[in-house]
Amino acid sequence: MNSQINDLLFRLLDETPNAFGVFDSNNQLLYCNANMASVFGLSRQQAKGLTHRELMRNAYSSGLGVRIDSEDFEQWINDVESRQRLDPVRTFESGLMNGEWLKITQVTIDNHLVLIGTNITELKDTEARLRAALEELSDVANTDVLTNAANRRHFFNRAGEELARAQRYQHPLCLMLLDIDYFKQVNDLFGHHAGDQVLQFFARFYENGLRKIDFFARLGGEEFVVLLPETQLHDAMTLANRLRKQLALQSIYTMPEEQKIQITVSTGVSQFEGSGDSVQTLLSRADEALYRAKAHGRNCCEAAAPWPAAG
Ligand SMILES: Nc1nc2c(ncn2[C@@H]2O[C@H](COP(=O)(O)OP(=O)(O)OP(=O)(O)O)[C@@H](O)[C@H]2O)c(=O)[nH]1
Repeated sequence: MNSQINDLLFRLLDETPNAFGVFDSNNQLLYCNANMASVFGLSRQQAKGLTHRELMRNAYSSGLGVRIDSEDFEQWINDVESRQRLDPVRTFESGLMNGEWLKITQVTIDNHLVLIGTNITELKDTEARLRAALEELSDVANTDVLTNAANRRHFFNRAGEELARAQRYQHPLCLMLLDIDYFKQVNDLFGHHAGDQVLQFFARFYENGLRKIDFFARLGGEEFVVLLPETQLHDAMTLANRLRKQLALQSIYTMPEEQKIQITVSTGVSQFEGSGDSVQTLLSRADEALYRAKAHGRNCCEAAAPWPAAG
């Protein structure tokens, strides 16, 4: 009866998709199923009687088995084996050299070490696909569809972070609010499709003219914003004027009509004034300066008054 059950159990272990092995108190392999032997790149007959270390070394030198995070195999195996029997049950995930993943459970019973490896490659692949999809979703949620620039939502998240950093380290931070002049006329004269291409050109033009640490976003319509970390108001104004003048010299040719369009921009610039200032107050001071720029005839830059307003 007992031997019949033993027989059934061994046959069952050979049928299971899991890898299964038993080592004695000297870490010598007493039994393994075919799946466990194949992890080490051996047949069952070849594997039997070898120690855990010999099996691992054999796999390592044939470029098989688990991926190890060390240049020094002997030191790595010493480290692994010193922890192997510390707890009665240990579970961890291991990547294999062939790209597969195993969840390994080590159980110590009566000085014997039982290893059970469950193939979790599909789970890992699904996990990676899910992570990539989430990243893509986050990109979509943060990107303006027309211009590919960061959108309003992304701007507010980033502005909050930059403001906190400026506050904590007492670093300068400026904000540039940009509004294309007479944009309605572009749509009216050349059509909405041409207007869209002008917005795309404008976004590319500013993104190319800024530093890597600056942050450009489309707030909506023909209104854009730039965060300028580590920048004093005077330098932000110099930059704003340089880009404004360069933009006025550009000719935008629409497709497929090849109509030539020229645009100008009005800019309001505010700077972070310390505690009590917020994204909203920075924006509204830049907006007030932008309003003055428009009132002064457009195609110009105005700096916001200090905050709290003097007097
Ligand atoms: N083509 C296109 N037009 C847009 C888009 N979003 C907003 N607009 C247009 O942008 C125009 C903005 O017009 P206004 O707010 O009157 O401003 P403006 O003509 O630029 O005048 P000023 O700002 O005062 O110089 C409107 O005609 C909107 O329809 C867009 O995604 N594509």
